[in-house]
Amino acid sequence: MILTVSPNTSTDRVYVVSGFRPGATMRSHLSFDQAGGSGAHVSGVVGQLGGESRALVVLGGGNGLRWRAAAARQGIDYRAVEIDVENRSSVVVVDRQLGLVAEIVDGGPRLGGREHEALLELLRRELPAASLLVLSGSLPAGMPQDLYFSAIEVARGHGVRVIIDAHSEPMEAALGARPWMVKVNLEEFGGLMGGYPRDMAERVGAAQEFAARHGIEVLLLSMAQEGAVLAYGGHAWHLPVPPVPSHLPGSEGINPVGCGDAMVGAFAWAYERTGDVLEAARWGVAAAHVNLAKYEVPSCPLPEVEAVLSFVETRMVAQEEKV
Ligand SMILES: Nc1ncnc2c1ncn2[C@@H]1O[C@H](COP(=O)(O)OP(=O)(O)OP(=O)(O)O)[C@@H](O)[C@H]1O
Ligand SMILES: O=P(O)(O)OC[C@@]1(O)O[C@H](CO)[C@@H](O)[C@@H]1O
Repeated sequence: MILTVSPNTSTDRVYVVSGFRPGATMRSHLSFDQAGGSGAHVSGVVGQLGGESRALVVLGGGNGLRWRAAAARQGIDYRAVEIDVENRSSVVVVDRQLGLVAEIVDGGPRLGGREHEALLELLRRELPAASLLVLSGSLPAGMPQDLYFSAIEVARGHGVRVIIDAHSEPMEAALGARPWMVKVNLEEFGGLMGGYPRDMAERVGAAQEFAARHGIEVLLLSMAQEGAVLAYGGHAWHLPVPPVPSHLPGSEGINPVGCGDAMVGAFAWAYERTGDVLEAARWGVAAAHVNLAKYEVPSCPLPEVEAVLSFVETRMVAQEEKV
């Protein structure tokens, strides 16, 4: 079972419009809630691919009720820490012709040590049944920023590998506990490195150097339309975006929201089944590609991801660790 944690759980409201114009009044064709927070998305992906997952979330108020309804509709299994204020609610606007127009990410409630302890306690209860732990997204303001560091230590005590996809202070703190795998996007990676690697050669070198410096076994650097770099076992690969349109039949536009979560979810699911890191990275790229073409996040039906998988190439770009 793949366990995920979303400390800053978000009830995401999606509006689908046509012909978005700033300053105009527009009517949406379609609007719906989805069970957000990156970890919840990851759990959703694992479930869509046929795996077992449970999301640990933080819920409160009317937004919490809407999140629960969305999770039930999306088939996401979860356990919640209850709070007496609203969990956050973000807004996603997708234009039918343009693709994603905007995502307004809510900061969320101010929480503290009580919720931090409650989440770690919930984690201790759930870890015995887990094969992998995924820690994703921001932490609510006020919560100790070392939550992910502590979670990795707790997971290590249970012999459970950790994948982390976070940014800023929580990610920096977590690196000290040596997570098994780190997934970062280019912007986050630039922030952690204190500078942005410009071309593929620099990115590969930086990814390998970063993994070696922090004792990380697997580093997956996602680069939007440029695909991903995987650094693992002293080698590195580039996995370009598959040369098939993400506008497959049934496509609804371009919506990059949650593509990183689709990548992490499919990676975790495939790694749990095969124990093969390179193969898991291929599944990750395929799932992100499928998700890109849908309004609803996550959207990774197994037959569609399998169809794209055969187009995902792995190109070895470095054979020696550059340290
Ligand atoms: N515009 C795009 N065109 C093609 N592929 C894309 C695009 N955006 C995302 N992808 C695919 O999704 C993967 C993850 O995207 P990205 O690097 O933006 O991650 P992310 O910032 O973590 O995403 P998010 O935070 O929205 O979940 C990419 O490696 C790529 O395979
Ligand atoms: O503020 P965070 O936690 O970094 O991410 C915010 C967020 O955009 O991430 C998810 C998409 O990945 C959404 O559910 C949510 O609104």
